Amino acid sequence: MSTSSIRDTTASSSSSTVTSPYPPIIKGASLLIAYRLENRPVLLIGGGAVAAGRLFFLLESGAHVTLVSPRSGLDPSILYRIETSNTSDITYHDRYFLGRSDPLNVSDYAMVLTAIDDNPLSYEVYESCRDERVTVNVADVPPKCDFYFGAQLRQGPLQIMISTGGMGPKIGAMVRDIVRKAIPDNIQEAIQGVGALRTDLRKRAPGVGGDLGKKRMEWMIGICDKWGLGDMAILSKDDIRTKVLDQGWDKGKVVGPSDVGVGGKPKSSDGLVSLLGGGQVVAGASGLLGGLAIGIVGTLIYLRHAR
Ligand SMILES: C[C@@]1(CC(=O)O)c2cc3[nH]c(cc4nc(cc5[nH]c(cc(n2)[C@H]1CCC(=O)O)[C@@](C)(CC(=O)O)[C@@H]5CCC(=O)O)C(CC(=O)O)=C4CCC(=O)O)c(CCC(=O)O)c3CC(=O)O
Ligand SMILES: NC(=O)C1=CN([C@@H]2O[C@H](COP(=O)(O)OP(=O)(O)OC[C@H]3O[C@@H](n4cnc5c(N)ncnc54)[C@H](O)[C@@H]3O)[C@@H](O)[C@H]2O)C=CC1
Repeated sequence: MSTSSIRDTTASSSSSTVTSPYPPIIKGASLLIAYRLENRPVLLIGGGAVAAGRLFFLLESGAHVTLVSPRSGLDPSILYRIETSNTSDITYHDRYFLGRSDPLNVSDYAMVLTAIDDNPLSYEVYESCRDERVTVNVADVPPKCDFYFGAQLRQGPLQIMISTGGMGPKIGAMVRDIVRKAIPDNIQEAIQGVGALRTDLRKRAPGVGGDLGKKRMEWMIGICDKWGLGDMAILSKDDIRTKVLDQGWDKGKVVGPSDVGVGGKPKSSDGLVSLLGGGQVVAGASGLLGGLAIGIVGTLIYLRHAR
Protein backbone atom coordinates (compact mmCIF):
# COMPACT_ATOMS: atom_id res chain seq x y z
CA MET A 1 0.00 0.00 0.00
CA SER A 2 1.45 3.36 -0.92
CA THR A 3 1.94 6.14 1.58
CA SER A 4 -0.65 8.31 -0.11
CA SER A 5 -3.24 5.56 0.14
CA ILE A 6 -3.05 5.63 3.90
CA ARG A 7 -3.25 9.26 4.77
CA ASP A 8 -3.86 12.56 3.12
CA THR A 9 -0.42 13.92 2.27
CA THR A 10 -1.24 17.54 3.07
CA ALA A 11 -2.15 16.60 6.63
CA SER A 12 0.92 14.44 7.20
CA SER A 13 3.56 16.69 5.63
CA SER A 14 2.57 19.63 7.80
CA SER A 15 3.14 17.67 11.00
CA SER A 16 6.45 16.05 10.15
CA THR A 17 9.72 17.64 9.12
CA VAL A 18 11.62 14.36 8.79
CA THR A 19 11.62 12.93 5.29
CA SER A 20 10.70 9.27 5.45
CA PRO A 21 9.48 6.76 2.91
CA TYR A 22 6.84 5.74 5.44
CA PRO A 23 3.91 7.74 6.79
CA PRO A 24 4.58 9.48 10.09
CA ILE A 25 2.67 8.24 13.13
CA ILE A 26 0.21 10.94 14.21
CA LYS A 27 -1.45 9.76 17.39
CA GLY A 28 -4.98 10.58 18.49
CA ALA A 29 -6.76 8.56 15.82
CA SER A 30 -9.16 5.69 16.45
CA LEU A 31 -8.82 2.27 14.88
CA LEU A 32 -11.31 2.09 12.04
CA ILE A 33 -12.41 -1.48 11.62
CA ALA A 34 -15.39 -3.40 10.32
CA TYR A 35 -16.58 -5.14 13.47
CA ARG A 36 -18.59 -8.35 12.99
CA LEU A 37 -21.40 -8.84 15.49
CA GLU A 38 -23.57 -11.52 13.92
CA ASN A 39 -25.31 -13.61 16.62
CA ARG A 40 -23.39 -11.90 19.38
CA PRO A 41 -25.17 -10.54 22.47
CA VAL A 42 -25.25 -6.77 22.87
CA LEU A 43 -26.81 -4.84 25.77
CA LEU A 44 -28.48 -1.56 24.79
CA ILE A 45 -29.60 0.67 27.66
CA GLY A 46 -32.02 3.48 26.82
CA GLY A 47 -34.85 3.88 24.34
CA GLY A 48 -34.76 7.44 22.95
CA ALA A 49 -33.68 8.78 19.56
CA VAL A 50 -30.02 7.92 20.05
CA ALA A 51 -30.82 4.35 21.15
CA ALA A 52 -33.11 4.05 18.10
CA GLY A 53 -30.15 4.73 15.78
CA ARG A 54 -27.99 2.23 17.68
CA LEU A 55 -30.70 -0.43 17.50
CA PHE A 56 -31.11 -0.08 13.75
CA PHE A 57 -27.41 -0.58 13.08
CA LEU A 58 -27.12 -3.42 15.59
CA LEU A 59 -30.00 -5.28 13.93
CA GLU A 60 -28.39 -4.79 10.53
CA SER A 61 -25.20 -6.30 11.90
CA GLY A 62 -27.12 -9.39 13.09
CA ALA A 63 -26.46 -8.88 16.80
CA HIS A 64 -28.85 -10.28 19.44
CA VAL A 65 -29.87 -7.14 21.26
CA THR A 66 -31.06 -6.99 24.85
CA LEU A 67 -32.82 -3.66 25.25
CA VAL A 68 -33.59 -2.19 28.66
CA SER A 69 -35.76 0.92 28.80
CA PRO A 70 -39.22 1.79 30.11
CA ARG A 71 -41.90 1.50 27.44
CA SER A 72 -43.21 4.97 28.23
CA GLY A 73 -40.04 6.66 26.88
CA LEU A 74 -39.52 4.48 23.81
CA ASP A 75 -38.86 6.04 20.43
CA PRO A 76 -41.66 4.93 18.02
CA SER A 77 -39.15 3.15 15.78
CA ILE A 78 -37.96 1.07 18.74
CA LEU A 79 -41.53 0.05 19.58
CA TYR A 80 -41.96 -0.93 15.95
CA ARG A 81 -38.76 -3.03 15.98
CA ILE A 82 -39.76 -4.77 19.21
CA GLU A 83 -43.11 -5.66 17.74
CA THR A 84 -41.87 -6.78 14.32
CA SER A 85 -38.41 -8.30 14.85
CA ASN A 86 -37.71 -11.93 15.65
CA THR A 87 -37.68 -12.57 19.37
CA SER A 88 -34.10 -13.79 19.05
CA ASP A 89 -33.06 -10.43 17.57
CA ILE A 90 -34.45 -8.29 20.42
CA THR A 91 -35.02 -9.26 24.03
CA TYR A 92 -36.90 -6.38 25.57
CA HIS A 93 -37.05 -5.44 29.28
CA ASP A 94 -39.66 -2.78 30.05
CA ARG A 95 -37.92 -1.14 33.01
CA TYR A 96 -35.07 1.10 34.10
CA PHE A 97 -31.56 -0.34 34.17
CA LEU A 98 -30.20 -0.34 37.73
CA GLY A 99 -26.46 -0.13 37.20
CA ARG A 100 -24.30 -2.53 39.21
CA SER A 101 -27.32 -3.88 41.10
CA ASP A 102 -29.18 -4.78 37.91
CA PRO A 103 -30.04 -8.49 37.47
CA LEU A 104 -28.44 -8.30 34.00
CA ASN A 105 -24.66 -8.55 34.15
CA VAL A 106 -22.59 -6.61 31.63
CA SER A 107 -20.08 -9.47 31.49
CA ASP A 108 -22.67 -11.56 29.62
CA TYR A 109 -22.45 -9.26 26.60
CA ALA A 110 -19.94 -8.78 23.81
CA MET A 111 -20.65 -5.06 23.90
CA VAL A 112 -22.65 -2.60 25.99
CA LEU A 113 -24.16 0.67 24.76
CA THR A 114 -25.85 3.29 26.89
CA ALA A 115 -28.00 6.08 25.45
CA ILE A 116 -29.72 7.45 28.51
CA ASP A 117 -30.37 10.89 29.96
CA ASP A 118 -28.81 9.89 33.29
CA ASN A 119 -25.18 10.88 33.40
CA PRO A 120 -24.25 9.33 36.79
CA LEU A 121 -25.77 6.01 35.74
CA SER A 122 -23.86 6.18 32.43
CA TYR A 123 -20.64 6.50 34.44
CA GLU A 124 -21.63 3.55 36.62
CA VAL A 125 -22.27 1.38 33.58
CA TYR A 126 -18.96 2.46 32.12
CA GLU A 127 -17.11 1.56 35.33
CA SER A 128 -18.72 -1.88 35.56
CA CYS A 129 -17.86 -2.56 31.91
CA ARG A 130 -14.29 -1.53 32.59
CA ASP A 131 -14.10 -3.91 35.56
CA GLU A 132 -15.44 -6.74 33.43
CA ARG A 133 -13.39 -5.78 30.33
CA VAL A 134 -16.51 -5.38 28.22
CA THR A 135 -16.36 -2.97 25.30
CA VAL A 136 -18.63 0.00 25.94
CA ASN A 137 -20.04 3.12 24.25
CA VAL A 138 -21.56 5.74 26.52
CA ALA A 139 -23.42 8.16 24.24
CA ASP A 140 -23.23 11.14 26.58
CA VAL A 141 -19.64 10.69 27.80
CA PRO A 142 -17.13 10.56 24.93
CA PRO A 143 -14.05 10.14 27.17
CA LYS A 144 -15.64 6.97 28.53
CA CYS A 145 -16.22 5.39 25.12
CA ASP A 146 -14.12 2.46 23.93
CA PHE A 147 -15.41 3.33 20.47
CA TYR A 148 -17.51 5.99 18.82
CA PHE A 149 -20.31 5.64 16.37
CA GLY A 150 -20.01 7.73 13.24
CA ALA A 151 -22.13 9.02 10.42
CA GLN A 152 -22.93 6.02 8.28
CA LEU A 153 -23.86 5.18 4.78
CA ARG A 154 -24.72 1.75 3.49
CA GLN A 155 -25.45 0.65 -0.05
CA GLY A 156 -25.60 -3.13 -0.10
CA PRO A 157 -22.17 -4.47 0.76
CA LEU A 158 -20.63 -0.98 0.67
CA GLN A 159 -20.44 0.55 4.11
CA ILE A 160 -18.92 3.89 4.95
CA MET A 161 -18.40 5.46 8.34
CA ILE A 162 -17.21 8.98 8.99
CA SER A 163 -15.88 10.26 12.27
CA THR A 164 -14.58 13.58 13.46
CA GLY A 165 -12.97 12.03 16.52
CA GLY A 166 -15.81 13.32 18.68
CA MET A 167 -15.22 16.94 17.69
CA GLY A 168 -18.12 17.68 15.36
CA PRO A 169 -20.53 14.78 14.85
CA LYS A 170 -22.88 16.85 12.73
CA ILE A 171 -19.98 17.58 10.37
CA GLY A 172 -19.52 13.85 9.98
CA ALA A 173 -23.15 13.61 8.89
CA MET A 174 -22.68 16.50 6.46
CA VAL A 175 -19.60 14.92 4.90
CA ARG A 176 -21.54 11.65 4.65
CA ASP A 177 -24.16 13.44 2.56
CA ILE A 178 -21.45 14.74 0.21
CA VAL A 179 -19.95 11.26 -0.10
CA ARG A 180 -23.38 9.76 -0.84
CA LYS A 181 -23.77 12.01 -3.88
CA ALA A 182 -20.32 11.08 -5.18
CA ILE A 183 -20.83 7.31 -5.15
CA PRO A 184 -21.57 5.80 -8.56
CA ASP A 185 -25.16 4.57 -8.91
CA ASN A 186 -24.16 1.02 -9.69
CA ILE A 187 -21.62 0.58 -6.90
CA GLN A 188 -23.61 -2.28 -5.39
CA GLU A 189 -23.59 -4.24 -8.65
CA ALA A 190 -19.90 -3.43 -9.12
CA ILE A 191 -19.03 -4.92 -5.73
CA GLN A 192 -21.25 -7.92 -6.36
CA GLY A 193 -19.61 -8.47 -9.77
CA VAL A 194 -16.12 -8.41 -8.34
CA GLY A 195 -17.25 -10.56 -5.40
CA ALA A 196 -18.60 -13.19 -7.79
CA LEU A 197 -15.38 -13.12 -9.84
CA ARG A 198 -13.27 -13.60 -6.70
CA THR A 199 -15.43 -16.59 -5.74
CA ASP A 200 -15.14 -18.16 -9.21
CA LEU A 201 -11.41 -17.53 -9.25
CA ARG A 202 -10.99 -19.34 -5.96
CA LYS A 203 -12.85 -22.32 -7.36
CA ARG A 204 -10.50 -22.37 -10.34
CA ALA A 205 -7.38 -21.69 -8.31
CA PRO A 206 -8.10 -22.92 -4.77
CA GLY A 207 -5.79 -22.66 -1.80
CA VAL A 208 -4.65 -20.12 0.72
CA GLY A 209 -1.54 -17.94 0.60
CA GLY A 210 1.78 -18.77 -1.06
CA ASP A 211 2.70 -17.97 -4.66
CA LEU A 212 -0.78 -18.81 -5.89
CA GLY A 213 -2.33 -16.38 -3.42
CA LYS A 214 0.04 -13.64 -4.61
CA LYS A 215 -0.74 -14.40 -8.24
CA ARG A 216 -4.49 -14.32 -7.57
CA MET A 217 -4.23 -10.99 -5.79
CA GLU A 218 -2.08 -9.40 -8.48
CA TRP A 219 -4.50 -10.59 -11.16
CA MET A 220 -7.53 -9.27 -9.26
CA ILE A 221 -5.86 -5.89 -8.78
CA GLY A 222 -5.14 -5.76 -12.52
CA ILE A 223 -8.75 -6.70 -13.32
CA CYS A 224 -10.17 -4.02 -10.99
CA ASP A 225 -7.88 -1.36 -12.49
CA LYS A 226 -8.70 -2.40 -16.02
CA TRP A 227 -12.47 -2.60 -15.59
CA GLY A 228 -12.92 0.44 -13.40
CA LEU A 229 -16.00 1.04 -11.29
CA GLY A 230 -18.03 1.95 -14.37
CA ASP A 231 -17.84 -1.53 -15.91
CA MET A 232 -17.37 -3.88 -12.98
CA ALA A 233 -21.11 -4.48 -12.64
CA ILE A 234 -20.93 -6.46 -15.90
CA LEU A 235 -18.90 -9.06 -14.03
CA SER A 236 -22.17 -10.09 -12.33
CA LYS A 237 -22.99 -11.99 -15.51
CA ASP A 238 -21.92 -15.64 -15.34
CA ASP A 239 -20.90 -15.89 -19.00
CA ILE A 240 -18.73 -12.79 -18.79
CA ARG A 241 -16.91 -14.08 -15.75
CA THR A 242 -16.28 -17.36 -17.49
CA LYS A 243 -14.75 -15.50 -20.45
CA VAL A 244 -12.62 -13.36 -18.14
CA LEU A 245 -11.30 -16.47 -16.41
CA ASP A 246 -10.85 -18.51 -19.61
CA GLN A 247 -9.19 -15.76 -21.63
CA GLY A 248 -7.56 -13.98 -18.69
CA TRP A 249 -6.61 -16.05 -15.66
CA ASP A 250 -6.03 -19.31 -17.56
CA LYS A 251 -3.75 -17.55 -20.05
CA GLY A 252 -1.95 -15.39 -17.50
CA LYS A 253 -3.45 -12.18 -18.89
CA VAL A 254 -5.41 -9.30 -17.44
CA VAL A 255 -8.33 -8.82 -19.78
CA GLY A 256 -10.55 -5.76 -19.94
CA PRO A 257 -14.16 -5.30 -21.05
CA SER A 258 -13.31 -4.88 -24.72
CA ASP A 259 -11.26 -8.10 -24.69
CA VAL A 260 -14.41 -10.03 -23.81
CA GLY A 261 -16.66 -8.00 -26.07
CA VAL A 262 -18.44 -5.78 -23.55
CA GLY A 263 -18.15 -2.39 -21.89
CA GLY A 264 -18.04 0.98 -23.45
CA LYS A 265 -18.64 3.23 -20.49
CA PRO A 266 -15.63 5.44 -19.85
CA LYS A 267 -13.42 3.86 -17.24
CA SER A 268 -14.29 5.62 -14.05
CA SER A 269 -12.13 5.83 -11.04
CA ASP A 270 -15.19 7.82 -9.99
CA GLY A 271 -16.33 10.89 -8.19
CA LEU A 272 -15.66 9.51 -4.76
CA VAL A 273 -11.97 9.20 -5.45
CA SER A 274 -11.67 12.67 -6.93
CA LEU A 275 -13.64 14.06 -4.02
CA LEU A 276 -11.08 12.67 -1.62
CA GLY A 277 -8.16 14.03 -3.54
CA GLY A 278 -6.97 11.25 -5.78
CA GLY A 279 -6.87 7.51 -5.32
CA GLN A 280 -7.03 7.42 -1.55
CA VAL A 281 -10.14 5.43 -0.87
CA VAL A 282 -9.17 2.46 1.22
CA ALA A 283 -10.36 0.75 4.35
CA GLY A 284 -8.37 3.12 6.45
CA ALA A 285 -8.07 6.76 7.18
CA SER A 286 -7.87 9.85 5.05
CA GLY A 287 -6.93 12.86 7.10
CA LEU A 288 -8.76 15.65 5.31
CA LEU A 289 -9.05 17.54 8.58
CA GLY A 290 -7.26 16.92 11.86
CA GLY A 291 -9.86 14.55 13.26
CA LEU A 292 -11.80 13.47 10.20
CA ALA A 293 -11.60 9.81 9.32
CA ILE A 294 -13.51 7.91 6.71
CA GLY A 295 -13.70 4.15 6.97
CA ILE A 296 -15.03 2.24 4.03
CA VAL A 297 -16.08 -1.39 4.07
CA GLY A 298 -17.49 -2.85 7.22
CA THR A 299 -19.49 -2.51 10.32
CA LEU A 300 -19.11 0.73 12.11
CA ILE A 301 -16.86 0.47 15.07
CA TYR A 302 -14.31 2.94 16.00
CA LEU A 303 -12.18 1.61 18.87
CA ARG A 304 -10.82 4.16 21.32
CA HIS A 305 -8.70 2.25 23.79
CA ALA A 306 -6.53 -0.79 23.65
CA ARG A 307 -6.62 -2.85 26.78
C1 LIG B 1 -18.43 11.11 20.62
C2 LIG B 1 -19.75 10.57 20.04
C3 LIG B 1 -20.04 9.34 20.87
C4 LIG B 1 -20.98 8.36 20.22
O1 LIG B 1 -22.17 8.64 20.19
O2 LIG B 1 -20.50 7.33 19.76
C5 LIG B 1 -20.86 11.58 20.11
C6 LIG B 1 -21.12 12.37 21.20
C7 LIG B 1 -22.11 13.37 21.32
N1 LIG B 1 -22.94 13.80 20.31
C8 LIG B 1 -23.72 14.83 20.78
C9 LIG B 1 -24.61 15.62 20.03
C10 LIG B 1 -24.98 15.41 18.70
N2 LIG B 1 -24.73 14.27 18.01
C11 LIG B 1 -25.27 14.36 16.78
C12 LIG B 1 -25.24 13.36 15.78
C13 LIG B 1 -24.46 12.24 15.76
N3 LIG B 1 -23.51 11.90 16.68
C14 LIG B 1 -22.78 10.86 16.27
C15 LIG B 1 -21.66 10.33 16.91
C16 LIG B 1 -21.05 10.75 18.08
N4 LIG B 1 -21.58 11.60 18.97
C17 LIG B 1 -19.70 10.25 18.53
C18 LIG B 1 -18.59 11.03 17.85
C19 LIG B 1 -18.64 10.90 16.35
C20 LIG B 1 -17.58 11.65 15.65
O3 LIG B 1 -16.43 11.56 16.05
O4 LIG B 1 -17.85 12.30 14.67
C21 LIG B 1 -23.26 10.39 14.95
C22 LIG B 1 -22.19 10.75 13.90
C23 LIG B 1 -23.49 8.90 14.85
C24 LIG B 1 -24.50 8.34 15.84
O5 LIG B 1 -24.61 8.76 16.98
O6 LIG B 1 -25.18 7.40 15.39
C25 LIG B 1 -24.59 11.18 14.76
C26 LIG B 1 -24.87 11.68 13.33
C27 LIG B 1 -25.45 10.54 12.56
C28 LIG B 1 -26.30 10.89 11.42
O7 LIG B 1 -26.89 11.97 11.29
O8 LIG B 1 -26.44 9.97 10.61
C29 LIG B 1 -25.90 15.64 16.65
C30 LIG B 1 -26.58 16.15 15.39
C31 LIG B 1 -27.92 15.55 15.21
O9 LIG B 1 -28.48 14.93 16.13
O10 LIG B 1 -28.48 15.79 14.12
C32 LIG B 1 -25.73 16.30 17.87
C33 LIG B 1 -26.20 17.71 18.23
C34 LIG B 1 -25.22 18.73 17.62
C35 LIG B 1 -23.91 18.81 18.38
O11 LIG B 1 -23.89 18.75 19.61
O12 LIG B 1 -22.87 18.93 17.69
C36 LIG B 1 -23.45 15.00 22.16
C37 LIG B 1 -24.17 16.00 23.05
C38 LIG B 1 -23.40 17.29 23.13
C39 LIG B 1 -24.05 18.25 24.10
O13 LIG B 1 -24.69 17.79 25.04
O14 LIG B 1 -23.88 19.45 23.89
C40 LIG B 1 -22.44 14.10 22.48
C41 LIG B 1 -21.73 13.98 23.78
C42 LIG B 1 -20.58 14.99 23.82
O15 LIG B 1 -20.05 15.43 22.80
O16 LIG B 1 -20.17 15.29 24.96
N1 LIG C 1 -23.96 10.31 20.72
C1 LIG C 1 -24.88 10.98 20.10
O1 LIG C 1 -25.01 10.91 18.91
C2 LIG C 1 -25.77 11.83 20.88
C3 LIG C 1 -25.78 11.71 22.23
N2 LIG C 1 -26.67 12.39 22.95
C4 LIG C 1 -26.73 12.08 24.39
O2 LIG C 1 -27.22 10.70 24.49
C5 LIG C 1 -28.19 10.58 25.52
C6 LIG C 1 -29.49 10.02 24.98
O3 LIG C 1 -30.01 10.91 24.02
P1 LIG C 1 -31.53 10.78 23.51
O4 LIG C 1 -31.78 9.43 22.98
O5 LIG C 1 -31.77 11.95 22.65
O6 LIG C 1 -32.29 10.97 24.91
P2 LIG C 1 -33.82 10.81 25.31
O7 LIG C 1 -34.03 11.65 26.49
O8 LIG C 1 -34.70 10.95 24.11
O9 LIG C 1 -33.92 9.26 25.71
C7 LIG C 1 -33.39 8.75 26.89
C8 LIG C 1 -33.95 7.36 27.01
O10 LIG C 1 -33.30 6.69 28.07
C9 LIG C 1 -34.31 6.03 28.87
N3 LIG C 1 -33.74 5.88 30.21
C10 LIG C 1 -33.46 6.81 31.13
N4 LIG C 1 -32.93 6.24 32.21
C11 LIG C 1 -32.85 4.91 31.96
C12 LIG C 1 -32.40 3.79 32.68
N5 LIG C 1 -31.90 3.89 33.91
N6 LIG C 1 -32.47 2.57 32.10
C13 LIG C 1 -32.97 2.43 30.87
N7 LIG C 1 -33.43 3.46 30.15
C14 LIG C 1 -33.37 4.67 30.68
C15 LIG C 1 -35.49 6.96 28.81
O11 LIG C 1 -36.68 6.30 29.19
C16 LIG C 1 -35.45 7.31 27.31
O12 LIG C 1 -36.03 6.29 26.53
C17 LIG C 1 -28.33 11.98 26.11
O13 LIG C 1 -27.58 11.98 27.29
C18 LIG C 1 -27.73 12.93 25.11
O14 LIG C 1 -27.05 13.99 25.72
C19 LIG C 1 -27.55 13.22 22.33
C20 LIG C 1 -27.55 13.42 20.99
C21 LIG C 1 -26.66 12.72 20.16
